[in-house]
Amino acid sequence: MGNMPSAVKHCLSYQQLLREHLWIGDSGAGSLDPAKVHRLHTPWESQTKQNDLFFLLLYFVFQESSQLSGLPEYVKIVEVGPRDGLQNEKVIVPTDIKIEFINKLSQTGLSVIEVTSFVSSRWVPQMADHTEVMKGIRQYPGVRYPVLTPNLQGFHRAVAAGATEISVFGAASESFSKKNINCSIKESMEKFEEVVKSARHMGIPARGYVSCALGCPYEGNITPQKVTEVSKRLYSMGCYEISLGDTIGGTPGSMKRMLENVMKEIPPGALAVHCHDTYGQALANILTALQMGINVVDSAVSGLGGCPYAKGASGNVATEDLIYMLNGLRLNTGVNLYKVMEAGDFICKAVNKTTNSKVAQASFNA
Ligand SMILES: CC(C)(COP(=O)([O-])OP(=O)([O-])OC[C@H]1O[C@@H](n2cnc3c(N)ncnc32)[C@H](O)[C@@H]1OP(=O)([O-])[O-])[C@@H](O)C(=O)NCCC(=O)NCCSC(=O)C[C@@](C)(O)CC(=O)[O-]
Repeated sequence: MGNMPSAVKHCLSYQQLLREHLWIGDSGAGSLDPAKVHRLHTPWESQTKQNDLFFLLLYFVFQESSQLSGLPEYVKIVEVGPRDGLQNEKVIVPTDIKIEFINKLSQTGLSVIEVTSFVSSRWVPQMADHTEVMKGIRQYPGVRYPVLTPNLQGFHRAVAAGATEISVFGAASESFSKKNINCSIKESMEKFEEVVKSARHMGIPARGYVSCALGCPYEGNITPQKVTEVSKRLYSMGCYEISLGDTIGGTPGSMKRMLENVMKEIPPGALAVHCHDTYGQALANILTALQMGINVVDSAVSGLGGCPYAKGASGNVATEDLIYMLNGLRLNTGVNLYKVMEAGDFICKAVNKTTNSKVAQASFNA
């Protein structure tokens, strides 16, 4: 609590902090539904507590707006829960559950939901129902539904299933590339060239991932120069956005060094960050990226996920925790936190898991 003014200190407790922060985001589409929040939180009873809360709010608004600079006004969240979140689940999630999950997410205000992968079912059995999922979801106006396509075979299947946006996924680590997609970085780029060329020909936007941007589970350190080289190649072939994946182990320091290097070649407006939370650094890494001009962030509801070929990597940053932080910073996302928590609750119950989102845990247990 460091340099907190004493006028504020006296009213601050852990519970108050949690409650106060949820309310900070109470503006427009990015806010919680107050009626429903009351179901989650005991209302403040005394006028004194309301006054305390008011000063606490003022304090945090002042703190956050005065101490952080360079932040964007709007942050686009790319929800990867149905794909990255579920791909590592050992028990196959029924297709109708996946479809209902995606339909729920579509009603939260999210503008991008990555729905599935057109990869080999021998490699990732959980994604074997990609065609049924793609065909089964209700596509809401204003929401985009990209899918992963590692090669032309996957691309053609995706298009046949109705996909209108795709992503290719490379890595800055040779070992990871071989483990994940069974080819070297160079070979992968050749395959991606074909995919992106075909996509562009058909007017289908292509996104590019670079895994291991802050380290590799097999090789350890990965240089920022290598990340830049791979990112530049994907960007030059026509990927409109490069999502830099902290597959495992990054920190704000390594995020800063990596981004400084990549931004020499690619404008921040064409970059996104994709942070797993294995070492509890995801939000700090994301905040660092936002301060450096990035305004697209990938996340997975309930903090689900992990790559089957990234040994030891845990889930993505939880969408709920990300929105909570962005609301607190007064950055607009257009996403309703409460509805995201509901979608998270739905999928956690369906896969019999406890949420990894600290915000959902705090809210539902309060
Ligand atoms: C890329 C392949 C297919 C290469 O796999 P391969 O075995 O090298 O492929 P191949 O070209 O030699 O073909 C072998 C067989 O696979 C089939 N095949 C070939 N391509 C496809 C396809 N697209 N869909 C379905 N089947 C396919 C092909 O038809 C053939 O079938 P067979 O004749 O033996 O019956 C395989 O390695 C694979 O599917 N890998 C996917 C791995 C994966 O999905 N990983 C998780 C996503 S990446 C991630 O999570 C990281 C990220 C993006 O989130 C960022 C981060 O966090 O770092």
